[in-house]
Amino acid sequence: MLRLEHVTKSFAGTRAVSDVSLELTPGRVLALVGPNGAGKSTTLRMACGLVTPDRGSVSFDGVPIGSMGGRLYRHLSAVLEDSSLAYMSLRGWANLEYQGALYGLTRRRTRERSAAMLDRLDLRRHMDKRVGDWSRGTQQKLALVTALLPGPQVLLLDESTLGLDVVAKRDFLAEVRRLADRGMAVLMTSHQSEVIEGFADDIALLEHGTVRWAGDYATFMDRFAGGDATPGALERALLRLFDDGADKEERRERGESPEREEATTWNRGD
Ligand SMILES: Nc1ncnc2c1ncn2[C@@H]1O[C@H](COP(=O)(O)OP(=O)(O)OP(=O)(O)O)[C@@H](O)[C@H]1O
Repeated sequence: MLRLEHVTKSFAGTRAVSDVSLELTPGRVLALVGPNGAGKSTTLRMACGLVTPDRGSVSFDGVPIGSMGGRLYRHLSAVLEDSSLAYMSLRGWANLEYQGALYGLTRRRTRERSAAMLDRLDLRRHMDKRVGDWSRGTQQKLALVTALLPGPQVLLLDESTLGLDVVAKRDFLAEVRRLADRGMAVLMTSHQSEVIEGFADDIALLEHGTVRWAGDYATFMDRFAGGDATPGALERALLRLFDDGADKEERRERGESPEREEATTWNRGD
């Protein structure tokens, strides 16, 4: 499975990600959360080979992804923020079939593989129209269908439900859940805490490029939300964690030290 070990990346001397280690698990959704600039997208881009770490390694089933070439993309797909691979002047079908051909699929095979998903995501009625005329959310759903054409074991999603209406978001997430339930490993970033709440199986908190905490969602909620399971609990916990001022104030009120807990490394048994 996909494993990041001690990855570090700087841009022009500025450290974006520092010594991050994460491992994806088949059948589980890992959500990367953290404030703006925490290094979530950079981590995700290293996970799919778009950014090469300065230090550390990314491997799939023990093989460094850098040595896998195009083979990697039979195992791993990504839907990245604002980077739908669609050709805007082409119709939906032409886009899908072109992408299918890149994976060595015939037109017929591409249509067979995507058929059920196009129905579940309510995309079929758009497929004869130019993608450039589609709404952003509809384009995003096509990006998901396209990403899944090769039948990957790993799916990376970077803010991929941003801008989707409630129905599109529900359908998109239901599809991702369905895939995870069938064994796919998913790594997602999202600032929409309502998307992660009740959806992610695991959570990793990134701050200033490092993993502050990682483990399963229920443990996270016990530890940082005091077991609060009411709607919005995740957002409240994240506010306390990332709004330094508010956090210190609350701690003082509770008579605790205003300093926050030290970072811990990824530990699935945590
Ligand atoms: N290509 C790049 N060139 C220069 N700096 C970059 C580049 N990509 C990211 N950075 C910097 O690295 C840091 C981490 O950025 P990154 O996009 O990974 O954070 P993020 O957690 O995804 O943020 P956001 O929530 O705002 O999307 C930021 O300081 C950002 O400015």
